[in-house]
Amino acid sequence: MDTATLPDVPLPDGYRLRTLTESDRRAVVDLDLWAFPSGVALDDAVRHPFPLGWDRTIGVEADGFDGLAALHGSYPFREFGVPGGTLATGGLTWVGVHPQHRRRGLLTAMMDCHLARCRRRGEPLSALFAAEAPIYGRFGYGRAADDVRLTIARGAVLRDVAGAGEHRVRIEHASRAQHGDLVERVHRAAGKRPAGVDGINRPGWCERETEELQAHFWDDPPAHRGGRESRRIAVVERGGEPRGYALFRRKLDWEAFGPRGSTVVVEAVALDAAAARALWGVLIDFDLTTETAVFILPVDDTVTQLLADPRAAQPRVVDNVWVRLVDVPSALAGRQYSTDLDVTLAVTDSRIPRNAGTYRLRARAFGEATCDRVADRADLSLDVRELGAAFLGGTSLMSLAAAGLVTEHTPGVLAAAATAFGWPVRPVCSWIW
Ligand SMILES: CC(=O)SCCNC(=O)CCNC(=O)[C@H](O)C(C)(C)COP(=O)(O)OP(=O)(O)OC[C@H]1O[C@@H](n2cnc3c(N)ncnc32)[C@H](O)[C@@H]1OP(=O)(O)O
Repeated sequence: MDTATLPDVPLPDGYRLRTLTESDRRAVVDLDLWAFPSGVALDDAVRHPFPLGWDRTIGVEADGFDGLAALHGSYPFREFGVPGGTLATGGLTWVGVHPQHRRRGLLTAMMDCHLARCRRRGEPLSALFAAEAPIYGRFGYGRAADDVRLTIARGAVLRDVAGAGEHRVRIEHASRAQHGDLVERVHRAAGKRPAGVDGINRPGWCERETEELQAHFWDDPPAHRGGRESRRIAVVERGGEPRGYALFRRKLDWEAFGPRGSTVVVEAVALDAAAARALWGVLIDFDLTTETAVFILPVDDTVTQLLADPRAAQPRVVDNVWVRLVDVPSALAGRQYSTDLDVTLAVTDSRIPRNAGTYRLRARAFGEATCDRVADRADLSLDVRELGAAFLGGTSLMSLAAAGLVTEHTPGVLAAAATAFGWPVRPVCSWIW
C-alpha cells in the first residue's frame, strides 16, 4: 500500500500539500507559533525536541507566500486503548493554519488528507485533543471521553486503605534517564488493569510510543513551567517495586499571612488502591502549600473515591479525547462489548462515503465481535460522529438518543445496545498530545 504519495484532495486555488522534512523544521515551528501564540522565541522553540515523525507531518504551501500556510501531523499509536483491547490509531495533532489563510478551507483539505492517509495505513481510528471543542464534530469526531480536574485543599481527608503504610515514597527531580522506564512500565500497566481485573482495560489510554514523543515529553524547558519549579516525581514502591508515580511542580507564593504555595500534578498513576492512597497522601500535603491542582484524571480515578469530601476538591469535567471511526466495520469489530449483542446499525458519514451503510454487529460479552455490511432494515440509525462518541464506552447511546442524535427503529434495542457499548472503566487519555 502506497503511504508516501499524498492523497488527491480538493484544495482552494493557489494552495498545495507537501510532505515536510527536517529541513522544514524552522518553518513548521514558526507556523505553530502563528497558530498558537506564545511568548517563546522561534530561536528557542526550534531547539526543543520535535515530537512528530517527518513521514507524518504535512504542510500546505501557498502561491506567493513565504513559509507555510498550514500544517498538520499525526502520531502512530499502534496500541490505542479501546474497550477490551487496542487499535492502531492516527493521533491527529499540530493542526494549525496561519491567521492570514484561515477560513478558506485549508483545515477541511487537511482533514481529508489525514483521514485518507489513516485509511491507507490501516488505522481504523483517528483520535485527537481539540483546541476548541466546536472544530471537529463536522469531520466525524465524537467526544469520546471526559477527564476531571481537581483542586484539592491541603490536608483533605482521604479514606484509609489497608496496606498503604507499607509503601515507601521517593521524591526526586524527574528525568528520563532515571525515571523514563519506570514511568512507561507503570503507565502501561495502569492502562491494562486499572481496576485490578483482567481484561477490563482503560479505553483511551495510550503510551508515548515513539522516540520523538518520549524525548518531547521529558523535555522540561523553563518557558513551559509557568513560574513553577522544574518537573519533580513522587514514586511509591512496595517491596522495592514501583506501584505508582506522580509528576508534579510546586510554586511558593508569600502573602501577608505567610506562605500560599501550590502544587500542580501533571500525571498521577497508581496500580492499586493502597498505592493510590500512599501517593495522594504525599501529593496533597506538601509544606508551604495550601492546595494541589490535578490536571487530568479519569472521572472514576481512585482518588475520587478516597476523598472523604469529594465536593471540596472542586471537580471540573472537561472533554478529553475525541474519536473518529475511519473504517467503521474494522473499528466496531475491533473492540469488545459488555454484554452479548446483535444489532443492526445504519450509519451516515458525509466525509468518508464508503463508511456509510448498514452493518450487523454481533458480539459475545467481553469476547469476540464481528461486523458485516448488510441490506437489512436497521435497528438503530446514527451518524459516524455519534459512533465515535460512544466508541470508548464513555458516552451512552441512550444519552445521545435523548438528544435526538440516535434513532431507535426496533423497540428495546437502544437500551440493550447502550448497555453493550458501555464499559466498566471510564475512558481517558492521561496526557495531552
Ligand atoms: C487536533 C489539533 O491539533 S487541535 C488544534 C487546532 N488548531 C488551532 O486551534 C490553532 C488556531 N486555529 C487555526 O489554526 C485554524 O483557525 C483552524 C485549524 C482551527 C481552522 O482552520 P481553517 O482553515 O480556518 O478551517 P476551514 O476554513 O477549513 O473551516 C472549516 C469549517 O470549520 C469551521 N471552523 C474553523 N475553525 C473553527 C473554530 N475554531 N470553531 C468553530 N468552527 C470552526 C469553519 O467556520 C468552517 O465551517 P463551514 O464548513 O461551516 O464553513
